[in-house]
Amino acid sequence: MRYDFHMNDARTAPVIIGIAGGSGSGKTTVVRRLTASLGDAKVSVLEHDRYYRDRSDLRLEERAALNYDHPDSLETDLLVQHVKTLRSGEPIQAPQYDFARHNRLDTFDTVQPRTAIIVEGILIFADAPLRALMDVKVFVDADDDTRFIRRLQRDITERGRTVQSVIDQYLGSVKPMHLEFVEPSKRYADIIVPRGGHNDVAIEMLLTLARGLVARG
Ligand SMILES: Nc1ncnc2c1ncn2[C@@H]1O[C@H](COP(=O)(O)OP(=O)(O)O)[C@@H](O)[C@H]1O
Ligand SMILES: Nc1ccn([C@@H]2O[C@H](COP(=O)(O)O)[C@@H](O)[C@H]2O)c(=O)n1
Repeated sequence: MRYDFHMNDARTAPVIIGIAGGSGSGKTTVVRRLTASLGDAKVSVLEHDRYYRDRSDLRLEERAALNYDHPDSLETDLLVQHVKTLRSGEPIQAPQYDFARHNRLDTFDTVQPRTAIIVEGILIFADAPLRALMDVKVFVDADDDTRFIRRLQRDITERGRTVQSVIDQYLGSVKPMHLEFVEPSKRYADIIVPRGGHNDVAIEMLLTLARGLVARG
């Protein structure tokens, strides 16, 4: 089978795979399965979450009250530049982000250029220049109540939140921004994975596609 997308047959550049979907939809789970299937040595992952803007100008309480689900909360230009750098075969210094403090850390992770570059995040299809870099666009879908329950559990155990703060943030910004920006961006997907990260049939098809693309790299 031949996959054309918008790339050249004589590909030397890495294949760039975008994994989008609402918060708690199962994106990280899909990325883990892709990485396990292709092999760590062949895959670099860039999370859009790393690129939340540095807001050291604000106090912690002020930062906690910001809307983190609007595209302007992220430094997407820098992510675009980093994807281009990786595509050209050079490593990048990816920012690290602290969800408990709502701010960038002073430290970075070196990300190496590899055969496949996975870009993951809720808003990666909402940005045209970023979208244009992707060879394959996957949207991981899940019911809103399922996503909310997963987020509640995760934000309390991993991101230092209270039940009330998760509810307030969900109703105040996560849900309205999801409806305004994330859900409409699904139209750009090449593949939609229903029922989140544990949909074995859909994920197996995605893994077969990805292995084929990487083998040609
Ligand atoms: N289909 C599923 N059924 C049950 N739990 C799931 C499913 N997909 C993901 N999860 C769990 O839900 C949580 C959120 O998934 P994750 O992949 O981190 O979402 P995202 O990266 O989109 O926010 C994780 O604890 C994960 O193990
Ligand atoms: N300081 C921050 C920054 C982001 N968030 C939330 O993270 C969500 C995206 O991450 P997923 O792993 O869930 O895709 C997004 O919905 C932001 O609300 C935050 O809570 N605090």
